[in-house]
Amino acid sequence: MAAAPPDNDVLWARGIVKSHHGTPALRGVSLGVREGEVLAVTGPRGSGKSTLLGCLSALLPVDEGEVWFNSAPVHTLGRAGRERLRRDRFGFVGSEPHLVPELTARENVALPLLLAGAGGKAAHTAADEWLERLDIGEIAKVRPDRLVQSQRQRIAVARALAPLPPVVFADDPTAPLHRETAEQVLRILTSAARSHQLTLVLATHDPELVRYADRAVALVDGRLTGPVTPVPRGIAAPGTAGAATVPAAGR
Ligand SMILES: Nc1ncnc2c1ncn2[C@@H]1O[C@H](COP(=O)(O)OP(=O)(O)OP(=O)(O)O)[C@@H](O)[C@H]1O
Repeated sequence: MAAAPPDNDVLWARGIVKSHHGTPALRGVSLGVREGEVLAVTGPRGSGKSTLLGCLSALLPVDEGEVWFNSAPVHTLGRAGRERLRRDRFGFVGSEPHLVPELTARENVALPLLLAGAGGKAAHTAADEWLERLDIGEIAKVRPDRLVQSQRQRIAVARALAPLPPVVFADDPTAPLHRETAEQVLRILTSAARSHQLTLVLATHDPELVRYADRAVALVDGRLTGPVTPVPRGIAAPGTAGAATVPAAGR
């Protein structure tokens, strides 16, 4: 009989195979993501990180294999079911912020809360709090085209976290940022996820950023290669005390 997903895995995947128009991107990936952990998925460009996040987050249907969220199957859902799951349960940060240009920073962050049914005052108050937490409270009334990339990316992080989704997927969220800003954004993203007990799945091609995660796995040519040891640097990232010995990736 097929194995059931472990209770403490918020996401669980077995044997995912996925191609894009005949190009294999994932060649049999099995992975569990524990509730409340920050999991880094690392690997070189083209190794399948975005595709894996897409399959885990119900953006992409798998060709073969299984994906489960909170012990419910995702791989059997149709397009509408996957869209509902993404809208109601998952948050996303990409490498480009994709903000609504006509809206201010505050309105961009409030938008998902309003769409989820929050009242205007509550949504805007929450948006202001998240912008403060991300150290950009002063630009709440400014539109994205007047802001620099790092400010826009912080707005995108605030927008993803504000509805407090159980799982946040971040696909190379620091790719367009300079090193120092990248580290700041990642520090804020991971510490906000930890303080609200959100699960964070973070794809990054930068092995140095793996030290912000509780656990890391590596993809090469669409296959998990096993645990990753974070590159040591002078400063320890918050909450990564045990990260030097990351547990095994696949199960
Ligand atoms: N929409 C697509 N159409 C065709 N091939 C694709 C598509 N998306 C991804 N691929 C291919 O699938 C493979 C995995 O790509 P993917 O984007 O998942 O890797 P990645 O590790 O996220 O790369 P990057 O770090 O550059 O974003 C690559 O060979 C890529 O060229």
